[in-house]
Amino acid sequence: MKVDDVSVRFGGVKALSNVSFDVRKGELFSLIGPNGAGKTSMLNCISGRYRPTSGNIAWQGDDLLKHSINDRASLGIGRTFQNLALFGHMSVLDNILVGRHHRMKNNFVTGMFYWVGGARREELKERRFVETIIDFLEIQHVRNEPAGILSYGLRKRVELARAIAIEPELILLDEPMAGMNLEEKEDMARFIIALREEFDMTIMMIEHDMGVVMDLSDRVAVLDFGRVIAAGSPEEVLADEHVKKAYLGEDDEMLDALAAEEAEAVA
Ligand SMILES: Nc1ncnc2c1ncn2[C@@H]1O[C@H](COP(=O)(O)OP(=O)(O)OP(=O)(O)O)[C@@H](O)[C@H]1O
Repeated sequence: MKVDDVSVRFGGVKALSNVSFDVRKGELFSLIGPNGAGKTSMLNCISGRYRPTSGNIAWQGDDLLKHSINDRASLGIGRTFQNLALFGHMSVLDNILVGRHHRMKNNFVTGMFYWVGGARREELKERRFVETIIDFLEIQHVRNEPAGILSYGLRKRVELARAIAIEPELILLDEPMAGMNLEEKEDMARFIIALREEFDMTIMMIEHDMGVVMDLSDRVAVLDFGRVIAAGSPEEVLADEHVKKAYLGEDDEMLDALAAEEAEAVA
Protein backbone atom coordinates (compact mmCIF):
# COMPACT_ATOMS: atom_id res chain seq x y z
CA MET A 1 0.00 0.00 0.00
CA LYS A 2 1.29 3.42 -0.91
CA VAL A 3 0.15 6.54 0.95
CA ASP A 4 1.12 9.58 -1.07
CA ASP A 5 0.98 13.18 0.16
CA VAL A 6 -2.23 12.71 2.15
CA SER A 7 -3.72 15.67 4.01
CA VAL A 8 -6.89 15.75 6.10
CA ARG A 9 -8.49 18.92 7.37
CA PHE A 10 -11.43 19.34 9.74
CA GLY A 11 -12.42 22.99 9.50
CA GLY A 12 -9.39 24.81 10.89
CA VAL A 13 -7.74 21.62 12.23
CA LYS A 14 -5.11 19.98 10.05
CA ALA A 15 -5.21 16.37 11.25
CA LEU A 16 -2.74 15.20 8.55
CA SER A 17 -0.32 17.25 6.44
CA ASN A 18 1.30 15.75 3.33
CA VAL A 19 1.77 12.29 4.83
CA SER A 20 3.58 9.70 2.69
CA PHE A 21 4.72 6.16 3.50
CA ASP A 22 4.31 2.67 2.14
CA VAL A 23 3.46 -0.65 3.74
CA ARG A 24 5.20 -3.64 2.21
CA LYS A 25 3.64 -7.05 1.75
CA GLY A 26 4.15 -9.32 4.76
CA GLU A 27 5.59 -6.72 7.11
CA LEU A 28 4.44 -5.37 10.45
CA PHE A 29 4.37 -1.61 10.05
CA SER A 30 3.60 0.62 13.05
CA LEU A 31 2.38 4.18 13.09
CA ILE A 32 3.18 5.94 16.34
CA GLY A 33 3.08 9.46 17.71
CA PRO A 34 1.88 11.54 20.66
CA ASN A 35 -1.84 12.00 21.40
CA GLY A 36 -3.67 13.86 18.63
CA ALA A 37 -0.81 13.34 16.13
CA GLY A 38 -3.21 12.02 13.47
CA LYS A 39 -2.71 8.24 13.71
CA THR A 40 -6.38 7.24 13.82
CA SER A 41 -7.22 9.78 11.11
CA MET A 42 -4.66 8.02 8.88
CA LEU A 43 -6.17 4.61 9.62
CA ASN A 44 -9.62 6.02 8.91
CA CYS A 45 -8.46 7.26 5.50
CA ILE A 46 -7.23 3.77 4.64
CA SER A 47 -10.34 1.97 5.91
CA GLY A 48 -12.64 4.49 4.23
CA ARG A 49 -14.22 6.26 7.22
CA TYR A 50 -12.50 9.53 6.27
CA ARG A 51 -11.80 10.89 2.84
CA PRO A 52 -8.46 12.75 2.51
CA THR A 53 -8.77 16.42 1.64
CA SER A 54 -5.91 15.82 -0.84
CA GLY A 55 -3.42 13.11 -1.73
CA ASN A 56 -3.67 9.49 -2.89
CA ILE A 57 -3.68 6.01 -1.43
CA ALA A 58 -2.86 3.10 -3.73
CA TRP A 59 -3.63 -0.48 -2.82
CA GLN A 60 -1.98 -3.17 -4.94
CA GLY A 61 -1.57 -0.60 -7.70
CA ASP A 62 -5.24 0.42 -7.63
CA ASP A 63 -6.65 3.78 -6.47
CA LEU A 64 -8.12 2.90 -3.06
CA LEU A 65 -9.96 6.20 -2.63
CA LYS A 66 -12.43 5.43 -5.41
CA HIS A 67 -13.74 2.46 -3.41
CA SER A 68 -16.50 2.66 -0.78
CA ILE A 69 -15.93 1.70 2.84
CA ASN A 70 -17.72 -1.65 2.24
CA ASP A 71 -15.67 -2.40 -0.87
CA ARG A 72 -12.45 -2.05 1.08
CA ALA A 73 -13.22 -5.16 3.11
CA SER A 74 -13.81 -7.07 -0.12
CA LEU A 75 -10.52 -5.70 -1.46
CA GLY A 76 -8.74 -7.34 1.46
CA ILE A 77 -8.44 -4.59 4.06
CA GLY A 78 -9.75 -5.30 7.57
CA ARG A 79 -9.52 -3.35 10.81
CA THR A 80 -10.11 -3.32 14.52
CA PHE A 81 -11.21 -0.24 16.45
CA GLN A 82 -9.68 1.72 19.32
CA ASN A 83 -13.06 1.69 21.05
CA LEU A 84 -14.53 -1.78 20.77
CA ALA A 85 -17.32 -2.14 18.21
CA LEU A 86 -18.86 -5.52 19.08
CA PHE A 87 -22.55 -6.45 19.31
CA GLY A 88 -22.77 -6.93 23.08
CA HIS A 89 -25.97 -9.01 23.12
CA MET A 90 -24.76 -11.40 20.40
CA SER A 91 -22.64 -14.47 21.12
CA VAL A 92 -18.92 -14.47 20.41
CA LEU A 93 -19.55 -16.94 17.57
CA ASP A 94 -22.19 -14.72 15.94
CA ASN A 95 -20.02 -11.62 16.29
CA ILE A 96 -17.27 -13.39 14.38
CA LEU A 97 -19.73 -14.69 11.77
CA VAL A 98 -20.64 -11.05 11.03
CA GLY A 99 -17.13 -10.73 9.65
CA ARG A 100 -17.81 -13.63 7.24
CA HIS A 101 -20.98 -12.19 5.70
CA HIS A 102 -19.36 -10.35 2.83
CA ARG A 103 -17.82 -13.67 1.73
CA MET A 104 -21.10 -15.60 1.72
CA LYS A 105 -22.81 -16.06 -1.65
CA ASN A 106 -26.30 -16.91 -0.41
CA ASN A 107 -28.82 -14.20 0.25
CA PHE A 108 -32.37 -13.95 1.61
CA VAL A 109 -33.94 -15.64 -1.43
CA THR A 110 -31.53 -18.57 -1.75
CA GLY A 111 -31.60 -18.82 2.04
CA MET A 112 -35.32 -19.76 1.84
CA PHE A 113 -34.21 -23.06 0.28
CA TYR A 114 -31.84 -23.61 3.19
CA TRP A 115 -32.06 -27.43 3.31
CA VAL A 116 -32.09 -28.18 -0.44
CA GLY A 117 -29.92 -25.34 -1.72
CA GLY A 118 -26.34 -24.42 -0.99
CA ALA A 119 -27.12 -22.14 1.96
CA ARG A 120 -26.79 -24.84 4.61
CA ARG A 121 -23.57 -26.18 3.09
CA GLU A 122 -22.17 -22.67 2.94
CA GLU A 123 -23.09 -21.91 6.54
CA LEU A 124 -21.39 -25.11 7.73
CA LYS A 125 -18.23 -24.15 5.82
CA GLU A 126 -18.28 -20.66 7.31
CA ARG A 127 -18.74 -22.04 10.81
CA ARG A 128 -15.78 -24.37 10.34
CA PHE A 129 -13.58 -21.45 9.38
CA VAL A 130 -14.82 -19.42 12.34
CA GLU A 131 -13.98 -22.36 14.63
CA THR A 132 -10.41 -22.25 13.28
CA ILE A 133 -10.18 -18.60 14.32
CA ILE A 134 -11.72 -19.35 17.72
CA ASP A 135 -9.12 -22.06 18.31
CA PHE A 136 -6.30 -19.80 17.11
CA LEU A 137 -7.26 -17.01 19.53
CA GLU A 138 -7.98 -19.46 22.36
CA ILE A 139 -11.53 -18.28 23.01
CA GLN A 140 -13.26 -21.68 22.80
CA HIS A 141 -14.47 -21.39 26.40
CA VAL A 142 -16.51 -18.25 25.66
CA ARG A 143 -17.74 -19.03 22.13
CA ASN A 144 -21.43 -19.08 23.18
CA GLU A 145 -21.28 -16.22 25.70
CA PRO A 146 -22.71 -12.79 24.83
CA ALA A 147 -19.73 -10.62 23.88
CA GLY A 148 -20.92 -7.85 26.23
CA ILE A 149 -20.25 -9.82 29.42
CA LEU A 150 -16.61 -10.66 28.63
CA SER A 151 -13.55 -9.04 30.19
CA TYR A 152 -12.00 -6.19 28.22
CA GLY A 153 -9.03 -8.32 27.15
CA LEU A 154 -11.31 -11.05 25.80
CA ARG A 155 -13.50 -8.54 23.97
CA LYS A 156 -10.38 -7.17 22.26
CA ARG A 157 -9.61 -10.73 21.19
CA VAL A 158 -13.13 -11.22 19.81
CA GLU A 159 -12.77 -8.02 17.85
CA LEU A 160 -9.53 -9.27 16.39
CA ALA A 161 -11.29 -12.54 15.55
CA ARG A 162 -13.98 -10.67 13.63
CA ALA A 163 -11.36 -8.74 11.67
CA ILE A 164 -9.52 -12.00 10.86
CA ALA A 165 -12.84 -13.49 9.70
CA ILE A 166 -12.94 -11.27 6.64
CA GLU A 167 -9.56 -12.86 5.71
CA PRO A 168 -7.89 -9.53 4.97
CA GLU A 169 -4.52 -9.34 3.27
CA LEU A 170 -3.87 -6.14 5.23
CA ILE A 171 -5.15 -5.84 8.79
CA LEU A 172 -5.25 -2.45 10.51
CA LEU A 173 -4.97 -2.71 14.29
CA ASP A 174 -5.93 0.42 16.23
CA GLU A 175 -4.29 0.19 19.67
CA PRO A 176 -4.66 -3.57 20.10
CA MET A 177 -3.05 -3.48 23.57
CA ALA A 178 -4.91 -0.47 25.02
CA GLY A 179 -6.35 -1.08 28.48
CA MET A 180 -4.78 -4.53 28.82
CA ASN A 181 -2.79 -5.94 31.72
CA LEU A 182 0.66 -7.42 31.14
CA GLU A 183 -0.55 -10.98 30.68
CA GLU A 184 -3.23 -9.92 28.19
CA LYS A 185 -0.64 -7.87 26.28
CA GLU A 186 1.71 -10.85 26.07
CA ASP A 187 -1.12 -12.99 24.68
CA MET A 188 -2.09 -10.32 22.15
CA ALA A 189 1.54 -9.89 21.04
CA ARG A 190 1.75 -13.66 20.49
CA PHE A 191 -1.41 -13.59 18.35
CA ILE A 192 -0.23 -10.61 16.30
CA ILE A 193 3.05 -12.35 15.50
CA ALA A 194 1.19 -15.53 14.56
CA LEU A 195 -1.22 -13.62 12.26
CA ARG A 196 1.52 -13.40 9.70
CA GLU A 197 2.54 -17.01 9.89
CA GLU A 198 -0.90 -18.64 10.20
CA PHE A 199 -2.97 -16.29 8.05
CA ASP A 200 -0.32 -14.72 5.82
CA MET A 201 -1.36 -11.15 6.67
CA THR A 202 0.37 -7.80 6.38
CA ILE A 203 -0.15 -5.78 9.56
CA MET A 204 -0.38 -2.05 10.13
CA MET A 205 -0.63 -1.15 13.80
CA ILE A 206 -1.18 1.94 15.90
CA GLU A 207 0.01 1.35 19.43
CA HIS A 208 1.07 3.46 22.40
CA ASP A 209 3.01 0.70 24.19
CA MET A 210 6.51 1.41 22.92
CA GLY A 211 7.96 -1.86 24.18
CA VAL A 212 5.45 -3.73 22.03
CA VAL A 213 5.98 -1.47 19.01
CA MET A 214 9.75 -1.76 19.10
CA ASP A 215 9.70 -5.53 19.69
CA LEU A 216 7.17 -6.45 17.02
CA SER A 217 7.59 -3.96 14.18
CA ASP A 218 9.68 -4.33 11.05
CA ARG A 219 9.35 -0.61 10.32
CA VAL A 220 7.90 2.36 12.16
CA ALA A 221 6.68 5.80 11.03
CA VAL A 222 6.31 8.60 13.58
CA LEU A 223 3.63 11.28 13.27
CA ASP A 224 3.69 14.58 15.15
CA PHE A 225 1.09 17.30 14.58
CA GLY A 226 -0.07 15.46 11.46
CA ARG A 227 3.37 15.23 9.84
CA VAL A 228 5.74 12.29 9.43
CA ILE A 229 8.83 13.28 11.42
CA ALA A 230 10.73 10.00 11.17
CA ALA A 231 10.45 6.58 9.53
CA GLY A 232 12.62 3.50 9.47
CA SER A 233 13.57 0.48 11.55
CA PRO A 234 12.72 0.59 15.28
CA GLU A 235 16.40 1.30 16.02
CA GLU A 236 16.57 4.18 13.55
CA VAL A 237 13.39 5.74 14.90
CA LEU A 238 14.50 5.42 18.53
CA ALA A 239 17.77 7.17 17.71
CA ASP A 240 16.07 10.08 15.91
CA GLU A 241 16.39 13.49 17.58
CA HIS A 242 13.02 14.73 16.24
CA VAL A 243 11.31 11.74 17.81
CA LYS A 244 12.94 12.37 21.17
CA LYS A 245 11.78 15.99 21.07
CA ALA A 246 8.24 15.07 20.02
CA TYR A 247 7.84 12.74 22.97
CA LEU A 248 9.52 14.95 25.56
CA GLY A 249 7.16 15.45 28.47
CA GLU A 250 4.54 13.42 26.63
CA ASP A 251 5.05 9.73 27.10
CA ASP A 252 7.09 8.12 29.86
CA GLU A 253 7.08 4.70 28.25
CA MET A 254 8.55 6.11 25.06
CA LEU A 255 11.22 7.96 27.02
CA ASP A 256 12.01 4.75 28.94
CA ALA A 257 12.35 2.91 25.63
CA LEU A 258 14.63 5.64 24.28
CA ALA A 259 16.79 5.57 27.42
CA ALA A 260 17.04 1.76 27.31
CA GLU A 261 18.07 1.91 23.67
CA GLU A 262 20.77 4.48 24.45
CA ALA A 263 22.09 2.42 27.37
CA GLU A 264 22.26 -0.63 25.10
CA ALA A 265 24.15 1.33 22.45
CA VAL A 266 26.68 2.51 25.08
CA ALA A 267 27.13 -1.04 26.42
N1 LIG B 1 -13.94 13.62 12.97
C1 LIG B 1 -13.18 14.62 13.40
N2 LIG B 1 -13.66 15.87 13.50
C2 LIG B 1 -12.88 16.89 13.93
N3 LIG B 1 -11.60 16.76 14.31
C3 LIG B 1 -11.07 15.52 14.27
C4 LIG B 1 -11.81 14.39 13.82
N4 LIG B 1 -11.01 13.29 13.89
C5 LIG B 1 -9.82 13.71 14.35
N5 LIG B 1 -9.86 15.05 14.57
C6 LIG B 1 -8.75 15.88 15.06
O1 LIG B 1 -7.61 15.55 14.30
C7 LIG B 1 -6.45 15.52 15.13
C8 LIG B 1 -5.81 14.14 15.07
O2 LIG B 1 -6.65 13.21 15.73
P1 LIG B 1 -6.41 11.64 15.71
O3 LIG B 1 -7.52 11.01 16.50
O4 LIG B 1 -6.23 11.19 14.32
O5 LIG B 1 -5.04 11.54 16.51
P2 LIG B 1 -4.35 10.26 17.18
O6 LIG B 1 -2.90 10.38 16.90
O7 LIG B 1 -5.04 9.02 16.73
O8 LIG B 1 -4.62 10.52 18.73
P3 LIG B 1 -4.75 9.47 19.96
O9 LIG B 1 -3.42 8.83 20.14
O10 LIG B 1 -5.12 10.36 21.10
O11 LIG B 1 -5.83 8.49 19.59
C9 LIG B 1 -6.89 15.92 16.53
O12 LIG B 1 -6.70 17.30 16.68
C10 LIG B 1 -8.39 15.58 16.51
O13 LIG B 1 -9.10 16.38 17.42
